[in-house]
Formats: sequence, C-alpha cells, structure tokens
Amino acid sequence: MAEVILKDLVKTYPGNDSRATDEVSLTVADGEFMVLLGPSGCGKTTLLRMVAGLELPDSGQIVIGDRDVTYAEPRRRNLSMVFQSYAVFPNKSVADNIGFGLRVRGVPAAEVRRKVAWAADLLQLTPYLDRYPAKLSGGQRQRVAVARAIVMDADVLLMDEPLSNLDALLRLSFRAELKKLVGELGTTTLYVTHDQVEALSLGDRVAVMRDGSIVQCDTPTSVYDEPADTFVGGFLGSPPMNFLTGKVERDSHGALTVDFGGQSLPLPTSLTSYEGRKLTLGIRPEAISVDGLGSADGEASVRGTLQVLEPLGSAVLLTTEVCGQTVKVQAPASFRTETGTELRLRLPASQCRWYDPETGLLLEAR
Ligand SMILES: Nc1ncnc2c1ncn2[C@@H]1O[C@H](COP(=O)(O)OP(=O)(O)OP(=O)(O)O)[C@@H](O)[C@H]1O
Repeated sequence: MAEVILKDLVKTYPGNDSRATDEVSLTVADGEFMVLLGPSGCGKTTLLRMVAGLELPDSGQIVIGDRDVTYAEPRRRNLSMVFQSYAVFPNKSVADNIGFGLRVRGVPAAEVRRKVAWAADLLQLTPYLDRYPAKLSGGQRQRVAVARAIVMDADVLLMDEPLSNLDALLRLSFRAELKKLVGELGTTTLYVTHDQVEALSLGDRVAVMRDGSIVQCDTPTSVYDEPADTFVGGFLGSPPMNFLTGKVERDSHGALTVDFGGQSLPLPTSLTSYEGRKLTLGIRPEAISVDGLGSADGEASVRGTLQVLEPLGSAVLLTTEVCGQTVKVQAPASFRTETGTELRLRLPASQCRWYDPETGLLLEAR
C-alpha cells in the first residue's frame, strides 16, 4: 500500500489542440478509495494511464510511496489494473487466469495456488476455478479480472470503468461486493467512472473532472451537498440540482431579496455585495418540499405550476415552472395532483446554495 501523489500533470495528445489533462494535482492517501468522475472526454482515463505508466506526461510528477515513478516502466510501479473490457484470457481456466501475473513474475507454483484459492474465495469464484471464461456470466468474468488484479499484492489498484459492461442488476450487486472487498484489502485505489451513483457509493473521496481539470475533490457527501460550481451540481444527482437565476433587489420594505421575475427569496446576509447583480440559486429536487406535506413553518417558498408528474415507484418527480424557469421536485410516492395546479415549493435556507452566474462558482452564504 502507498500514497499516490500527482503533481501538475499535463498531457496533450499529438494533433490535439487542448490538453487532455491540464496541470492536474491530486493526493490519494494510503488505503484510500479515490474515484475520478466526469463526462466522456474529460481526461479520466488519461490520468489513470499516466499513473499506470501507459502514457507519459508532458510535464508534472507522479510519486507512489516514496518513489518518483513519473517515467518508470509500468511493471516497475507495483500496481495492478482492471479495465472496462473483462480482458480475461479465453483459452485459460479461471484458476490460470487469476494466477497468470504471479506465474509471469516467477512466483513458486504452491504460492500461486494458495493465492488463487484466496482470491477465488473472496470473489466467490471457487466453484468455477476449472471453467473457461466462455462459460461464465459477465459478472463472473469481471470478478476474474478483479481477482487477477488483487492477487498481485500491488501498492495501488487502478480500475477503469470495471462495471460498465455489466447489466444494471449485476452492476448493483457487484458494486457492493467490490466496495466490501476493497475495504477489506485496504489497497490504495484509483477508480475511473462516468457514473455518478457509482462514484458516490464507492469513493472515500470523489474527484470530479471537467475539460482536463479537477473541479472538486471531496467526500461523496460534500460534492453532493456542496457542489463547488454549477457544473458539479448539474452533473451529480438524478435529476440534477435545480438552478434558478434571479436579480438582487430591494423590496418595498427595503430588504434585499433575490427576484426571479415576480417571486423572490430573502438574500443571505453575506451576499449583500451582489445588490443590483444576478445570483443563481442551486437546490436539489429532494430538498424542496411541497406545501401541505409536513414541511416546517417559516421556510421561504415560491409558487410553481405543475407541468408533469412522473411516478417513479419510491417517489414522484414533479416538473414545475417558477417564473419561466424549470424546477424539479422529488415528492413522496403518494403525492398526486392535477397538472396545471399551482404548488407552494418550500426552499429551506439550509439547503439553498448560491452561485455566481458568471463564474458558476459556489458563494459562501450565511
Ligand atoms: N490516444 C489518443 N490520441 C489522441 N487523443 C486522445 C487519445 N486518448 C484520448 N484522447 C483525447 O484526450 C481527451 C481525454 O480523453 P480520456 O480518454 O482521458 O477521457 P475520459 O474522461 O476517460 O473519457 P471516456 O469516459 O469517454 O473514456 C479527449 O479529448 C480524447 O479525445
């Protein structure tokens, strides 16, 4: 196990104008499960491949443990990788697949057998050790790929979308298995995904990437509850955070409010410097309560016209319109009302995040 330090990593592929990674710095603590999350093309895989030694950075530094491995060959980095494609050898049995790396390394046969049995047991593959991959399910095949990676006793485990080839149910069960396994092993892990639910469920911390940079790196709770900018708030969550832009104005009593076009909310006192300027409110669909459904008194509210009601089983999703802007609300499963109805949407101040609409950055609101 080891700490991984990435410092100012820049990578530009030949023929591309923009940088695939743009001065990315990140420290992954010893034993930490770090998820790299972001949309397609944001540079996640490039970053992982540089850590693995499969790509060399133009500049910057990679330190694993106490060694600078920036330009070290992949096999000198003591890490193992699990890729999106199962990448198991079709002509080798499960046992031979799992033990392959150890045999290449010259580990004695008895030791290989012992470690294969250990990994197979952990990943519930013992009954399949003599089978060939063609006769395994997708989930079992992916477990073989993970088993092959963990037997290597690597300092660092790198995983690139390891669950993306699995169907939804398998993905869900294997995600939980993987979380348990990596937690037990305590290996420092870098895990790439574009699936936000996977990122939130697996990561000790999540580094959210955009256009070659890390925009926010924090615990799943923090990136979800306090998105550092409107991109992160809009990327995480299904449906994502609502954004409503309004102008800071004084009402008839002289109090500063954010006016969304006929309806307003009180302005947090720390944002009075925004008088006369625009502000964007960010609020999660599940943080909004609909009038009459047990919400506390004294909360600020706006009126929203119900446009669509979608029952989702465990909740209903309401699409409402507030001053010409769309606001999604997650209401209890039993909630029913006609479209066109005007609803009172309560927005607890503790759940409201405020952003500068020009920079998209989170503002400290008190
Ligand atoms: N071998 C390559 N040659 C040229 N450009 C590349 C190469 N690999 C990646 N890129 C470009 O670098 C940028 C980052 O790609 P990368 O694969 O790291 O993104 P990603 O976030 O992992 O995306 P995905 O989720 O789609 O795999 C993209 O613009 C991509 O087109």
